[in-house]
Amino acid sequence: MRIAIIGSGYVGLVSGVCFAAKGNDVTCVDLRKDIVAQLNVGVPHIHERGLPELLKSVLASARFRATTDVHSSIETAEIALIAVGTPSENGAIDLNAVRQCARQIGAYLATSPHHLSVVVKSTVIAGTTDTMVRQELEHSSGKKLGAFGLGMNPEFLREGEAIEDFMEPDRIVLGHEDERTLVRLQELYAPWNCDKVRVNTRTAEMIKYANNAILATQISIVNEVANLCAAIGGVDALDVMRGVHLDKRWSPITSFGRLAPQILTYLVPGCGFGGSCLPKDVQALRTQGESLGLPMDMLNAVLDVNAAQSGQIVSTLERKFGTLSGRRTLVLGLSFKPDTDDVRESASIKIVRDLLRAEAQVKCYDPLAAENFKLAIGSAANRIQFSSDWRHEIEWAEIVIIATRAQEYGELTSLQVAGKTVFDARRLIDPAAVPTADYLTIGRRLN
Ligand SMILES: NC(=O)c1ccc[n+]([C@@H]2O[C@H](COP(=O)([O-])OP(=O)(O)OC[C@H]3O[C@@H](n4cnc5c(N)ncnc54)[C@H](O)[C@@H]3O)[C@@H](O)[C@H]2O)c1
Ligand SMILES: O=c1ccn([C@@H]2O[C@H](COP(=O)(O)OP(=O)(O)O[C@H]3O[C@H](CO)[C@@H](O)[C@H](O)[C@H]3O)[C@@H](O)[C@H]2O)c(=O)[nH]1
Repeated sequence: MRIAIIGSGYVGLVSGVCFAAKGNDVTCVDLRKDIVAQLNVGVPHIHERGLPELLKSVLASARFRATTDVHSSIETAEIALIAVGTPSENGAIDLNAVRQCARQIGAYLATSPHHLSVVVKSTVIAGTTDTMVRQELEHSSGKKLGAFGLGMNPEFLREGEAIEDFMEPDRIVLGHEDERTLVRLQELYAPWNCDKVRVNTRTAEMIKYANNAILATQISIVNEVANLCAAIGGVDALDVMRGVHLDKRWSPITSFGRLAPQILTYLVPGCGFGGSCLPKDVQALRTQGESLGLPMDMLNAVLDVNAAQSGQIVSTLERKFGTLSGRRTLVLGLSFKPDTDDVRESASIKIVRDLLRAEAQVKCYDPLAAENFKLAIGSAANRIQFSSDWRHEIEWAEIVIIATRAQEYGELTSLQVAGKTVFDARRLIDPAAVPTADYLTIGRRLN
């Protein structure tokens, strides 16, 4: 099938190369000429495991190309997917990029007889596709729904695991306002063997928000329980979560068996959720609810708990040291999660700012994310040293903070951290492996 994808970021580009790898003919569009030029020579502008190889392979097969021109991309397409950003604006989402895409597609449809299905993949609040997007398309094309198709196909991939998630999703949601679009979406996703949920577009939009809001709620309740465990003493929140995860309702036994509770990867006590999705999406859902006169108490609490959680690190260290002024502190991990260069809403930004406010000396390690981190914290970057070798910096540090679950930090040895304070803000390492260090973490009381 011929498809156009407008917006070539984490979602648009990953979807584009994966659809091409499944045999479709894909044109990815982006406003930014530099991104388009790079993609056409096989160099992705974002970091995702497996993406450079897949991009090169689909370029070589001539099933993938990038352009800045929306019109040429949709001329022969059956589906145009809109995958532009929907950033947060005062708690709501900024729909300008989606609106602009709908107008550009509508302008093309005004003079073309060809039937195109326009499908929103960006995360948009319930009621966006069947009102705003539909109206913009009808207005700028002078045609009614039916002369073109309309759908909403939310994306559930996680950064850092985007290719795997896209290729092996838990489910695919096929939101549609007309039968022809549903048929096209079913054909596009025919090679995927998973549950497919056929619903109207506002249900599709709400499934995406409910999913992220419930994930965020779980993270905040686990962190609140963890803080309580630390305050009570003698109870470790990680052991608590291992016990909780054994409940079949949390970790259903799959055909692969049940995940061993020792290797918990989700709902681990930590320093809070970040990224471009959970914070933005929870805020947008809260704002939508409040605009409809609902109190939205749960989501308010989820955001409040999360906003306070990263503060646990510096407040715990200050309880231990009295003052952090001049203390040599090494922060391991700057992105919002491992294996990505994305620092949007990363807890490390707040942790580093807290450390600088407390006048600690700060060195940071995360070569993949360092450049984006510098941009995110602005002039404060001048007060930090960025290192390309954390093993080398350990000797310098009095305090080591593990801020993401990158597996390499799990290699920290007892010898390296002897006499130092290790704050494991992600419950990555086994304290028994570093008996020579003063081990601090979330969800366990200070000794
Ligand atoms: N990042 C994720 O993990 C993820 C996962 C699921 C859903 N989403 C949602 O998908 C959407 C896209 O997210 P993202 O992370 O890929 O964003 P992104 O910022 O990485 O990429 C968006 C791209 O769209 C381009 N763009 C903006 N306006 C354009 C226009 N009018 N025409 C052409 N290109 C345009 C930008 O230049 C940018 O390259 C958002 O709604 C987001 O909430 C993101
Ligand atoms: O037990 C946990 C799990 C995650 N996190 C944090 O939560 C954030 C988000 O993590 P994750 O959900 O793994 O990454 P994202 O790439 O942001 O993916 C989320 O947001 C995407 C965009 O909407 C969705 O597509 C995904 O399904 C959804 O998981 C990160 O800061 C994590 O460190 C925790 O604090 N504790």
